[in-house]
Amino acid sequence: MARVVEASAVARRCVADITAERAKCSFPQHEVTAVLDGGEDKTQQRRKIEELFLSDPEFLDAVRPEYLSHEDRYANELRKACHMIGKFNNDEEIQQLVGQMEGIRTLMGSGLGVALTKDGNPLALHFVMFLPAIMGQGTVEQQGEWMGRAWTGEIIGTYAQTELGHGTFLRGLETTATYDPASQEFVLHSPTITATKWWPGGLGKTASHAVVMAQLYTQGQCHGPHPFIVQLRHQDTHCSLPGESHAGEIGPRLGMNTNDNGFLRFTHHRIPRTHLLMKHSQVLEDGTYIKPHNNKLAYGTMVFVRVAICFDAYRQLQRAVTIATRYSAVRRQSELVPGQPEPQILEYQTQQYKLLPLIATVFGIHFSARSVWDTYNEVTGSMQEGNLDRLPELHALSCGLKALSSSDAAGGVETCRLACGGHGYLASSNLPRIYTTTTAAITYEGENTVLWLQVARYLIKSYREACKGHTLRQSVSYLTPQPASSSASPSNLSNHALVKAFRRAVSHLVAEAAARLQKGCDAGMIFEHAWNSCSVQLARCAQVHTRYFTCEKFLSGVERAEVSEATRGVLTRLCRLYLVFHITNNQGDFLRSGALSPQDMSALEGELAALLAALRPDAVPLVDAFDIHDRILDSTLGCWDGNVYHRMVEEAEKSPLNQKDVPDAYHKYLRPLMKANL
Ligand SMILES: CC(C)(COP(=O)(O)OP(=O)(O)OC[C@H]1O[C@@H](n2cnc3c(N)ncnc32)[C@H](O)[C@@H]1OP(=O)(O)O)[C@@H](O)C(=O)NCCC(=O)NCCSC(=O)CCCC(=O)O
Ligand SMILES: Cc1cc2nc3c(=O)[nH]c(=O)nc-3n(C[C@H](O)[C@H](O)[C@H](O)COP(=O)(O)OP(=O)(O)OC[C@H]3O[C@@H](n4cnc5c(N)ncnc54)[C@H](O)[C@@H]3O)c2cc1C
Repeated sequence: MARVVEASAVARRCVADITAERAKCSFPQHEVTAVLDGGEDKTQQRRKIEELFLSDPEFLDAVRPEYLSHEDRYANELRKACHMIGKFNNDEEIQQLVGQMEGIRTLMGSGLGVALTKDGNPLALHFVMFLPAIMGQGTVEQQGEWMGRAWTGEIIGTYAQTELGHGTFLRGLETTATYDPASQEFVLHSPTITATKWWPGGLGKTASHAVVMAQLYTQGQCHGPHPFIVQLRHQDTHCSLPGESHAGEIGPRLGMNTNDNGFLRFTHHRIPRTHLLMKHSQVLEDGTYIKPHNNKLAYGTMVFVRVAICFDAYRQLQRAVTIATRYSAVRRQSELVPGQPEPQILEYQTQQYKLLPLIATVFGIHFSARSVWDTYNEVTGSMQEGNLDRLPELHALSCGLKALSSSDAAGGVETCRLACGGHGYLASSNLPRIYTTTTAAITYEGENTVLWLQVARYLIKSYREACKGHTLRQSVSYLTPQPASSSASPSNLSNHALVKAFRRAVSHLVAEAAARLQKGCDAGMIFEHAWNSCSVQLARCAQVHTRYFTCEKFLSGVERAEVSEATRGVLTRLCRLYLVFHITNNQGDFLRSGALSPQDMSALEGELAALLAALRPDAVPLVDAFDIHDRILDSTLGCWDGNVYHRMVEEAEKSPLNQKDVPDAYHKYLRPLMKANL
């Protein structure tokens, strides 16, 4: 009885701590929620959808996935994923709310979708890549043939590109698709062990079909990687098609273990000619190859997914920083002043420095991802009319923001875990799962270093064009060499002056890298070796350029937001923190370029401390404004009511090991050891 009384006193204290935080809020929270959702109507719509799904008992888990076997975990997530699609297909209210076709994909990738299928969704690749690949790479007739069946779930697909031997280097793929004009078929073949497709999500046991990227051979010539639709499993029995293709799962991974990432090998597997997705390039019946307008159009599906990943990164970071911030308001530890009560750990400036810049990062990614998404729509719109001019810019932007958002989010989630001390290491905090999901995005869809180097390639090319007097695209127009008079230090440190300082720092870095590259070439190195010898510096140019892009979008997003002055106030403080945090962390770039002086740096460091103190009272209100349902957070540490310790104990009691006082393993192993000498 005494224990219960004491426990409820602890609960009351936790709840009181978090309630007191909410009283400090300086802004109308619904406005921030609406900014992030894209409007108050969108907030209402999202909440309604969440309610419809979360109130459905089918989405409840009988036990934590961690306690299930590998196979049962897969079955459990597949059950929920299929129920999700079934619910969408059969419920008109949900269809209207979620929006037609486009909606289910958004739903699966949303915070809700991620929370319903906890450890990876076996159907994710079907929606995230298989359907977009058919839409982006198929002719109208091909879309007619495959899309309807794919939307209803009659066929389930994946995107099989990566092989055991090659993921990054697409031109190195070994799977061949050789056209046979006699039968009007392509023959798919995996000539070596390293040609085995390896990694595609859902390929192991779920997918009946795949878009397979293979080297297209016709009339004795190789035309590079192209997408083909391949049936992998029998339409009625779901059995592998005997002999010609062999698929399976690749085994346990760091996370996302219910995505059944798979392998696939072909032995002279024949598919009809019309299964080559022919929107951009065609093979005629006699084997004649018709070239695309741009030979990188076959990579289009990846451009779309890279943009989508920025939104995933944003949602995962939002969840993690909500958990860590709420926990930091409830957790009390150590003494700030000897003899005084233990403070909330959020009182420590170092803790604020861990969390507040991450709250700001959520907004930074939000505004820049929205901007890249708009560019994606504009560029793909003009591509429909045959204008490919802006494709390189879109490629560079999508690579840069995918790399920046995934590395910021993964680093941020890890910081959140550390900010929760030991308890952040518990599965029930949900931080380990959020981390393993988020860090995967650094690797998939283009490994980040490789993507940074693609951005650098665009920067150097643009810089060289600017030096020749050519006009540059908007996102890199600042690389145009400026007259010496415009290079004085800023007269003030306004937000706009800091963004300008970023521009100058990147221009300087790019000019230096370009000069070093040229020096290598002048010394007789072939361009590629000179490039490799500068690539650490080149990757750095890409990172700082993309950071500049996020700073600019953050600032313009805050300035343009239709909100009250109180909301603009807190958003401006966050934007300021974002700028000051990144500048003070990368002082060398700003000092070397003369964009800022050592005195400016001292002033900004002083301001950093003041910003942390100014934002501290709004920390919990800000994460509350992310408006994430407790079931979507799925964390003992991050729950809305702050009742942390009770939930942790309750979760621990559920461990299968706690169902018996003495486990069977004691009798089998421990007892013989302990009694050996008796
Ligand atoms: C690194 C590159 C880009 C290199 O390609 P390359 O053919 O060797 O090109 P290069 O000779 O270096 O020339 C580069 C040139 O190609 C252009 N380019 C490259 N990619 C694109 C594109 N997507 N759109 C438009 N243009 C593109 C670049 O702008 C360069 O143009 P330039 O020569 O400078 O004019 C490519 O190999 C690549 O994209 N690799 C990454 C592989 C990847 O992303 N795989 C994803 C597999 S699917 C997956 O992971 C799904 C996970 C999803 C989930 O689980 O949710
Ligand atoms: C969880 C998960 C899900 C995935 N899902 C899919 C899927 O559905 N479909 C699919 O087709 N694939 C999928 N993949 C594969 C993924 O796209 C590749 O793993 C990724 O593109 C990286 O390629 P890689 O594994 O060959 O790495 P590598 O290229 O071998 O990278 C290893 C190291 O080499 C470096 N490196 C390589 N090339 C260069 C270069 N040119 N310059 C400088 N450094 C370089 C990299 O930076 C890295 O440090 C998935 C992967 C994961 C982890």
